[in-house]
Amino acid sequence: MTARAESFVRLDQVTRAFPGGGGVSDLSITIPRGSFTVLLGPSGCGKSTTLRLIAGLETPDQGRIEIDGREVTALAPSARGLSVVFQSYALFPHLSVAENIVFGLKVRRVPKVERTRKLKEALALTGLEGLDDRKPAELSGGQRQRVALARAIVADHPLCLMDEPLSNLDAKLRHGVRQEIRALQRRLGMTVIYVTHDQTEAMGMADHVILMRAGRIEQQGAPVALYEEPATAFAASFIGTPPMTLVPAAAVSILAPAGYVQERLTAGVRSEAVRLLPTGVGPLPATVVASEFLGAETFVYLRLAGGETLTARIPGRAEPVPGAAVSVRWPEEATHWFDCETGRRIAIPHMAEGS
Ligand SMILES: Nc1ncnc2c1ncn2[C@@H]1O[C@H](COP(=O)(O)OP(=O)(O)OP(=O)(O)O)[C@@H](O)[C@H]1O
Repeated sequence: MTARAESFVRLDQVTRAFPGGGGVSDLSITIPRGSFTVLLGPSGCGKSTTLRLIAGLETPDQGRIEIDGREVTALAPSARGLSVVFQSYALFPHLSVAENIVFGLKVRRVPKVERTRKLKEALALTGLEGLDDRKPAELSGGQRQRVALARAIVADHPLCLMDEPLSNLDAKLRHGVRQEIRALQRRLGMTVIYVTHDQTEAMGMADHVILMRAGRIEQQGAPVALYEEPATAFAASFIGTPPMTLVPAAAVSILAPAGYVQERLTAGVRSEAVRLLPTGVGPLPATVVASEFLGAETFVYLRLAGGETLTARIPGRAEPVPGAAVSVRWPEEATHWFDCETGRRIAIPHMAEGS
């Protein structure tokens, strides 16, 4: 691995506004060659618009887009050297698996011998051998998705854009196909830009996550950076299962830092940092609302004295009774602080041990 990966896709201050509102504003993104980048965010935040701008299916009002060192801002999609995998798969129902996969190659007049070789390779890579004569209607959702992937693979483009490619699959299948896509991307050295609103998918697949909100970038970085150091309260509450608990600083005033106006702070804590203790032992009294046993761990839903809710994630089994009085504690350094108004993270130096 090189210390500094080469930039492959670059968006420089790209804006696309739609007449009825929406779109994206002032996006600056650098995507390294061979990386797996996920565009993540809630519905309507501009993920698909960003992907469509890179694909050339939308034109920016302002800004510049580069792929592989070449400006493509005004180029047609076909001239950008990329493939796109959509949520709908976009397969031709009357064509067989094999015909669907090589359709683009035929249009480009790639010779038959070459087409056959690439088809064989793509069928093997996607585990579709033996299904080449079937029609899309005779395949499962997961298999259809693999045909769409195989079609992207035979195109041999170094950049592949994927828009919610797994959203039509059930949870179990999604997990398997997720791993397959990632393994394939690594093996082929492709640069992938992948859109999802599912933060688990993003965290599990991405080298780099771009979290979007209302047409802008909220935070970008490695999954671990977004998890451990969310830049805003929004990022904190969007990422993690369960997401970070956020409460007004006054609810945990015993932990609040000196020298700050408490009313202006929001406190956040990840559920795995919360320790559940007998009543009176921890600094914060709480009541058990419910618990959820998940096998390896138990989520315990709690209510603090002021009515705020908090989740504790306890390894293995925990059997607190709903309604039971308990107390909670978490390490001082596990508290994240955010400005109430701007939502931005505030770096607060930790107090010395024991003070
Ligand atoms: N062609 C269009 N014309 C008008 N408005 C549009 C158009 N495309 C997108 N928008 C608006 O721009 C905003 C962003 O849409 P976009 O599809 O990029 O969001 P998204 O994050 O991909 O959402 P989802 O996860 O629901 O697909 C939305 O408010 C949407 O209504």
